Amino acid sequence: MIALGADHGGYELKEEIKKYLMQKGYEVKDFGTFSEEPVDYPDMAEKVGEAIISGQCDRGILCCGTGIGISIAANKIHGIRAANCSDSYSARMAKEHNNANVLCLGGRVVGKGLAIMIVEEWLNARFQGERHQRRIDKIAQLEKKY
Ligand SMILES: O=C[C@H](O)[C@H](O)[C@H](O)COP(=O)(O)O
Repeated sequence: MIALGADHGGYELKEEIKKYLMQKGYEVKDFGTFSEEPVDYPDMAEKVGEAIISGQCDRGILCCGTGIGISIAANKIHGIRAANCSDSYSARMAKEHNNANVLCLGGRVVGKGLAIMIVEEWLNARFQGERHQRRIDKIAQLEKKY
C-alpha cells in the first residue's frame, strides 16, 4: 500500500500520481490534501509518516511546492527516509542506496511526465543492502542519539 500526501502546492501533482498508480494496479491510500486550499505540509508529512511507521502502508509519496518542506518534515519521523527527487537517477539511487521509504516531489518544480518517470524509477528499484545497510544503520543511530 502506497501512502500519498500533499499540500496545496503539490495537490495537482499528487492527483496525477494517484491516477497513474491506480491505473497501474497499485493500492494507494490518500491522506490529502483534497483541494488547492492552503494547508500546512507538516500535517500531511506526519500522516504519511505515521502510516508507514505503523505498518499500515509500506511506502509513501509526498508532494509540496518544491518537495523540500515536506521532505524535511517527513525526515523528522524516526524510521522515515524521505528523498526529494527531481530526476530519475536520484530516484533510483534513493532506493538502491538509501532505501528511501518516502519519495518527495515538487509540484512547482517537475511536470507530470517527469514526475511519473521519477515515481516509476523509485518503485522499480531495489535496495542493494551490504555497505548501504551499514550506513542506514548509522542513520538510525543518529535518530537514537539526537
Ligand atoms: O517547502 C515548502 C513547499 O514548497 C510549500 O508548498 C510552499 O512553501 C507553500 O507556499 P505558499 O504557501 O506560498 O503556497
